[in-house]
Amino acid sequence: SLDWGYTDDNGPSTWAEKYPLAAGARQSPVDIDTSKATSDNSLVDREIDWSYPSNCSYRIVNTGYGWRVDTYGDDTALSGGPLSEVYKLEQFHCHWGATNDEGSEHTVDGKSYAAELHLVHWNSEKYSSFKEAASQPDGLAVLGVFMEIGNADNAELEKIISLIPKIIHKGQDSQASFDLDFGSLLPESKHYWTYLGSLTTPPCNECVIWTVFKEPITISERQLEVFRSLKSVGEEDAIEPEEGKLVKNYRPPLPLGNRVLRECGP
Ligand SMILES: C[C@@H](CNC(=O)c1ccc(S(N)(=O)=O)cc1)Cn1ccc2ccccc21
Ligand SMILES: [Zn+2]
Repeated sequence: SLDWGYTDDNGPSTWAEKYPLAAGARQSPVDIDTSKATSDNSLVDREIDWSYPSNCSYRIVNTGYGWRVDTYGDDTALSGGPLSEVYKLEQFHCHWGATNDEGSEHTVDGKSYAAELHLVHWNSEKYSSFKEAASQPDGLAVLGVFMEIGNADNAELEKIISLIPKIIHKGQDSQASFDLDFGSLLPESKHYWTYLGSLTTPPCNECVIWTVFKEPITISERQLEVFRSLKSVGEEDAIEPEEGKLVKNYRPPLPLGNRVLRECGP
């Protein structure tokens, strides 16, 4: 069985037993208590700037914890906002729940969204690899985008969803360089919250500068059901057809503690 996951016997409440960082004071996700967010002028008009060529996605893989699209970071760039250096896109992935009233990792005044997209970047100005950056306090920058249920399919997400039937089992991957317009995976408004946090999965390294956009994007119920059809076990694990389905893969919020939560944008 998996040494960590999202079931009762290996889920978030058990992670600290094997991954002590999970019990740290700078963990993610958090509940974004909008009354605590400070809009001090430290970020005034320091908008987040991103640049992703549409052909940077080259592979989608079933990690056993969800799907992940691996990207060529060379021509990508994330800067501005809370970031002091330029970060490169390493991968993006998603978290969701068993029902539509849960699924996001961050929450806003206690409200969960149906899913949350994470675009994972690393500080290639200061560090020489993603792995090195993932053990540094300013090593990674993750953009969080809330996803709410809409009537229409999200056309850009459909390019990813159409590949999921090829990676149903853990470890399967599909080398597909698909053209993605990242503009449609990010909200129109650049209004965001930012705080210092961690990876939301083991080893839960406290290496992430988080930027969570306020405005959600939409995904259809059908598209979300496709996410839930992924399996956390390999093809060789002979189990019942309904078993091992990844119906949820989100970590509930951890205390913000004495961390500063900053807000920026119109
Ligand atoms: C980064 C880990 C692998 N995990 C991730 O890359 C990752 C990225 C983003 C998120 S999220 N959901 O927060 O956006 C979660 C996990 C590798 N790794 C494993 C052991 C280990 C030890 C030191 C450094 C790296 C290490
Ligand atoms: Zn994530």
